[in-house]
Amino acid sequence: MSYAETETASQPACWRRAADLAGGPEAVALPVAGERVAVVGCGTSFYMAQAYAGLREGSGQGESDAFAASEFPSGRGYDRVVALTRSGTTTEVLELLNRLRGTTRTVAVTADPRTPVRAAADGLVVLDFADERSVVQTRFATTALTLLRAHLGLHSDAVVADAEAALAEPLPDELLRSTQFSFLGRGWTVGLAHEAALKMKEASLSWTESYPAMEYRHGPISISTAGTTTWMFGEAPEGLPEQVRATGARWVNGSLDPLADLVRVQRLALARAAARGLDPDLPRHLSRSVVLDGA
Ligand SMILES: N[C@@H]1[C@@H](O)[C@H](O)[C@@H](COP(=O)(O)O)O[C@@H]1O
Repeated sequence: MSYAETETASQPACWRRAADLAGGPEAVALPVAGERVAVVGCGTSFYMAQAYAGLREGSGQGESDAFAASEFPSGRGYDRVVALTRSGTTTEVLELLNRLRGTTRTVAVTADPRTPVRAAADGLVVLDFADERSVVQTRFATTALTLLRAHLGLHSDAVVADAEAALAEPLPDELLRSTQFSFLGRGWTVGLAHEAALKMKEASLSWTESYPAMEYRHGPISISTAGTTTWMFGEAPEGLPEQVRATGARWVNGSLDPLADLVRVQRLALARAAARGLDPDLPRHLSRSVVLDGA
């Protein structure tokens, strides 16, 4: 079994631990209600940042923006910046945290506190039990999001049960054979849609795209055809399933919690990698974290 498969399968246990931490002293550096917050990361961590910002803003706990760490706008007055970084070594994240020192409170959520992020951030939340051997992130990302979701009071045991169901259910053959995937989300699930698309690319070299669901009708639907799959995270906009099915594409809209639905995509990505003879632990052109020369 690959590391990626083992790590994917361990998510329910990791989510339980993260939810327990959310109310404890480990989480004390996380934002409090009413603060204006920016959430940053790179790659998978950026997409989890988008999901967290969407959840926080949507629940009325304060203005929340998400940025790729390289695109953080200068001159904005945030009360706190939350950085997500599994490795604690990603150059853009460290550069940003160092730049904000002394002007903005920062906190990093990481799997490895022995890395430069410890010195760069004011506060640290350590999820070492969710660290991974894989290049492709699965359980660190979803565990970090579960911690943040629980800290907002938006996690329940039902989410973990849904993840267990997602790990147990058979994967339909049509999904293994699909030629192209479009992942859609609304609000916080837009980040999940982007992460689903990235996972399928990284692990299985599948052709994928992702959009806010209401944007799909504004052009992207033109490539929808028989053999393609459109996968919606969460509640679909009215009329969109019918419109997509009319193109001949397969419409997928699970009934599980959207974060558990992401576990289905992770499994699908690993199964498609296996079917293509790819090793998901050795993805093409990728490294575990990107550390730029001279940084
Ligand atoms: N290939 C990895 C990605 O899988 C990862 O999501 C990203 C962020 O890494 P980290 O969360 O360690 O900052 O770095 C690299 O690009």
